[in-house]
Amino acid sequence: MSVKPFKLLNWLGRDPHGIYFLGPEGSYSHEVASLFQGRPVPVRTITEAFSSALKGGAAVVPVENSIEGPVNETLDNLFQHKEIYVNAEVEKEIELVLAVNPTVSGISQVRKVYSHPHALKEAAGFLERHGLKEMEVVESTSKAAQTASVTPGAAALCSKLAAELYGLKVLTEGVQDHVNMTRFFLVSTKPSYQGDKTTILFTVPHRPGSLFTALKAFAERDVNLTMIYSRPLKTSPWKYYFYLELEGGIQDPMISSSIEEARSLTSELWLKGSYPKRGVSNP
Ligand SMILES: O=C(O)C(=O)C[C@]1(C(=O)O)C=C[C@@H](O)C=C1
Repeated sequence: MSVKPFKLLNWLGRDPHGIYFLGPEGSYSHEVASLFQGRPVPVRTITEAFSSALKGGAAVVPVENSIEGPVNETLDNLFQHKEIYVNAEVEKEIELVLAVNPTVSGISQVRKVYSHPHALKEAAGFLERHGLKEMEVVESTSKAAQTASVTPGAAALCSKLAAELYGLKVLTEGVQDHVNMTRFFLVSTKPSYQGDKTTILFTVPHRPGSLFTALKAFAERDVNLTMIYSRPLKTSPWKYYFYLELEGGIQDPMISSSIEEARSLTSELWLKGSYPKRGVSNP
């Protein structure tokens, strides 16, 4: 049996619900879910991964890509489900391949390319250079591989692993336009307060300087912010919540005091947890 790098989260291995991931088998989310102790369980969407984890177990979800930016569905689910916390972060190198249905013998014969919207953006330059204009968005890169395997003339942008799993022929490896990294979270209903990074969500009053005032709590203590995004509240037009990640864990008094001060300066603030950060590259 292979050694699981996150075996310290050993409650996962005993949880009968398993670890939900964006399926089918062979997605990048699946590769990350396999790093944890516990049984990986495929679901159709990121939102379904969250709603499954609400009932027990955990979910592995993509949160940000270095080329395409944040995964809005993940940020919005973290905001919607206040009882879901971040337990771990995994940064993974994403190596995309162009893999084809066995009926295709060369790139000029490809009629349509299937993939996840993020992956299509991550290899946009490659697709353009090869005149691959016909594209179809599907739920994940592994779904793309599965679809291409039963569609003559089709190709998928997916991992080498997914190409093998669904019997596709790899035409070109490393088709991403730049160094391509995606960060994933392991989330569950179990709060976690130890680690190298912390995620918070907050809203601020709609008046000049309110975001600036909230962020001063971090600047004054030299706390390094690593990601900040605003997303629509949806329930109220042109109002937003802020998603923020910072370096350091809540076990550090400097971090906890900056968050407590920010709490007093915002309308509402939710601590989504402190968690360990880990990097993995392709085998
Ligand atoms: O489709 C997959 O394989 C996923 O795990 C999703 C996802 C993403 O949402 O960013 C993960 C990594 C890649 O960046 C492309 C797609």
